[in-house]
Amino acid sequence: MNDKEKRVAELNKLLHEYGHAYYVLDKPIVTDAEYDRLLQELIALEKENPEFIYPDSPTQRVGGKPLEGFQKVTHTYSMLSLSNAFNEEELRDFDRKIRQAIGSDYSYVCELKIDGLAISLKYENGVFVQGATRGDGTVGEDITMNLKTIRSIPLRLKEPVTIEVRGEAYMPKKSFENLNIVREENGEEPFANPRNAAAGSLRQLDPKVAASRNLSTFIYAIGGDGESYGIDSHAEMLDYLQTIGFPSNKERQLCATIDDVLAFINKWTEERPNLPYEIDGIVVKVNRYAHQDELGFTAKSPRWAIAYKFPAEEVTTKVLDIELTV
Ligand SMILES: CC(C)(CNC(=O)c1ccc(Oc2ccccc2)cc1)c1ccc2c(N)nc(N)nc2n1
Repeated sequence: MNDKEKRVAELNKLLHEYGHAYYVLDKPIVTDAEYDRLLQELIALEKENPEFIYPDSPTQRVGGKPLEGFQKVTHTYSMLSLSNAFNEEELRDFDRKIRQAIGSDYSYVCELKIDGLAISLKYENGVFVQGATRGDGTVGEDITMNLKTIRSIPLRLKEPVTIEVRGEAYMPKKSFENLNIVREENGEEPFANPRNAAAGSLRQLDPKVAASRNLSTFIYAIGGDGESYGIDSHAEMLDYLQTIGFPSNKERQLCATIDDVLAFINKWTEERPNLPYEIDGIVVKVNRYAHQDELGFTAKSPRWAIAYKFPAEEVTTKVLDIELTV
């Protein structure tokens, strides 16, 4: 390897590490200025020597020309949906059914339900090769070009594994507010909520637009069963996904009983306004895969998971109160 090639390899390694620390772990190692200086150096070296461009170089995140349209993608494993619970009684029913089926020696994992767009990411030998929307659960749209622009999506994993993962793409609240200020200044229709803004951004045919929207992701499942990775619980799976380079939401918690689940839900019902992103509920999953296998699936969703949904925004009742007090 000549000196230039060595420097390109070194810059790829450094920028991958710095990018992961900043966008995935939310723990920057270098200043933005230092990161940009190194990125500009790599862009210049790649321009002089295109043969040195790595497919997963950070300079390759914002792809080429706009697409004509999106291709269809059939998911290797269908992206299942979650059944819903709207109150404590329905959650206790869910718990009762599980206890009847598998006895009482089980625990739950509770996760925040991010209010974004469900996505599926495919990696071959550790390299990001395809990303798609959920679609109808079986067939989605190929939005690889747009997903590559999301800095929290690793272009190369820390292990050369072939894996398909599921997660949520979302727009942080701050980015949503800033985007709508700009849209209103430009006389454009503001987005109604961050979820619509994220969906609208990922439906763009020009990746440069998606790249400008400051989207992020949390990964919460693998496609298919986890046993094939020698992992026997959902909590361990989330830790594994994190170690190989995926962003995993840190607010997850192991809950031994449904009362602990209810306490977690109460905590996040209070804390929700202070989160930097929107959530529309709490996902509750039986933790051990052996138990998940015993419980199985209905036609469209697992029997071992449920989404507790927060009540719809109370803004309507506030209006009602004002009318009533007049
Ligand atoms: C539980 C699951 C439905 C994902 N799981 C799957 O899609 C899935 C897919 C094949 C599986 O196993 C199979 C293996 C072989 C054949 C069929 C299924 C298991 C789970 C789900 C759905 C939405 C979620 C959400 N919005 N937020 C969080 N935090 N978690 C979520 N989890």
